[in-house]
Amino acid sequence: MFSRDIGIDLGTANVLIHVKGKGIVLNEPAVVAMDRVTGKVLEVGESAWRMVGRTPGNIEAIRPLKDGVIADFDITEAMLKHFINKINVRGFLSKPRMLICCPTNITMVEQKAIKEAAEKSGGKKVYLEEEPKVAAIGAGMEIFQPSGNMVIDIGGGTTDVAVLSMGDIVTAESIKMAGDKFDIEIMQYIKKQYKLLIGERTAEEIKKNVATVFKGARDESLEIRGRDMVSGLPRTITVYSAEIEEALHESASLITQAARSVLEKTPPELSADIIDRGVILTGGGALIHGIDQLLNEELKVPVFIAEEPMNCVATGTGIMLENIDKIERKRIM
Ligand SMILES: Nc1ncnc2c1ncn2[C@@H]1O[C@H](COP(=O)(O)OP(=O)(O)OP(=O)(O)O)[C@@H](O)[C@H]1O
Repeated sequence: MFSRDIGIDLGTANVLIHVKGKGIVLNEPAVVAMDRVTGKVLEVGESAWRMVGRTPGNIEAIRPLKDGVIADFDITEAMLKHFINKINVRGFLSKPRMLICCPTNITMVEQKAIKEAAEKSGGKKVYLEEEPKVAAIGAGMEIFQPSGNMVIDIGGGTTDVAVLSMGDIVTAESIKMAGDKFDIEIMQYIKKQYKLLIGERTAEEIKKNVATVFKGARDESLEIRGRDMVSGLPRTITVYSAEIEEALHESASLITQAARSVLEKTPPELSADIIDRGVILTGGGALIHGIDQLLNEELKVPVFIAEEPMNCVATGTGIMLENIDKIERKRIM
């Protein structure tokens, strides 16, 4: 029995695993629940995510990746091992080759840390690929042609903006501002405005169901519960789209600024292609309401959200795995 090659979208918010020939077989939150005293890993993924904000004193729910890079090496390794064991692809004869996606501007030390964690988790050979490139491939863009393609991958921890041509990145920028920062902005706004403390899960619920980043584009409301900062008691309030749009305004404009600065550095011929083809948005953060309208208004180019934006990177690793032997030969040469 031979093992299969696997592609991993090692994200700040979610980990997705694509097995060659099978498709996406795992999609779980990048969360680990640990016993603070013994340091033992108690739960990983979905079950650990359910504990976020609800753990007793001795249990801690940790996200081992922060801003798209490994914040805690040992916990990342434990998490990867758990997921790889769960999908059961290790054959009797050989370990799987792994293709892992990472943000564009991580340091050599960070790259080494990711590679080591994957090798210790059972990878025979580990390849790293830049996230926006794989996201573009997963979104169906023809990046191997001599023409300009622009992708904006908005994840949990990082937003990667890239212009690609002939299979490579021409200009790119990666900022540590993405979906999770929106949650933090919402928590801070509710705290300041209503003197109410809410958890990150509630903030995410507001982001998904009420928020917009384009003024006047959404008109929803939601009843939420939290702890009153003055009385210390539980309290219910109603939040509205318009106020959340204001709270997210600055963070959203950081994304448009990054996109603008990449466009400004793009050679004119490729810019012309982007006007024709438009910009593709990938990653879970692309699902925030109004982001396509905002970018369209700011960049003056057509903007499209990819189909199943959260799966683009994992799908892209699948497409790249089909060519992994070619990549291997090229690297040896
Ligand atoms: N419907 C939605 N509306 C707004 N945001 C959403 C929605 N669904 C998911 N998200 C956000 O998408 C983010 C996760 O996206 P994704 O899984 O692509 O990130 P990641 O790959 O783990 O992160 P990174 O690329 O930064 O490492 C989270 O912040 C999540 O709250």
